[in-house]
Amino acid sequence: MAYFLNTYTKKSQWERPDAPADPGEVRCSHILVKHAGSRRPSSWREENITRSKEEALEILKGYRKQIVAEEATFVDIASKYSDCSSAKRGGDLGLFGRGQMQKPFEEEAYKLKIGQLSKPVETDSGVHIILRTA
Ligand SMILES: O=C(O)CN(Cc1ccccc1)C(=O)c1nc(-c2ccccc2)[nH]c1C(=O)O
Repeated sequence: MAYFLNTYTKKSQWERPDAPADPGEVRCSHILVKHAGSRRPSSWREENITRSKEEALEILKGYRKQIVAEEATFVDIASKYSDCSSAKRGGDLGLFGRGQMQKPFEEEAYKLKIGQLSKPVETDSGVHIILRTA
């Protein structure tokens, strides 16, 4: 019968230790749709972004539906339509810890389980859906 030794406290226990409450870092990909109210309403795909925030939200919800229905892949949509420079990497942002991203983005990212797709999240940059990958 295996037991678990906490190498820091030298305490052993029979129960499996709880999953870490808050991972140090998470890895996410995202799809960003900017709008006229974005802090920088410009991107690699559109020099001057004039859509409204409501329109951006509808567009993003459409992408989310396609991904959930497996009519398109996250990477495909991100590569073609994300207004973030990470579009070139299929939306991948790499690993990040707390304190690195805009707060609403971080909060949502840290709530996600690995493989889970967020609901739309608003930041100063625009509106996003986030996929946690690690
Ligand atoms: O908000 C601004 O004033 C300008 N930014 C910030 C930015 C600009 C270039 C590269 C990275 C971040 C963006 O609008 C932006 N934010 C993001 C972003 C926001 C949250 C999480 C990850 C990326 N990407 C971009 C981008 O153009 O590519």
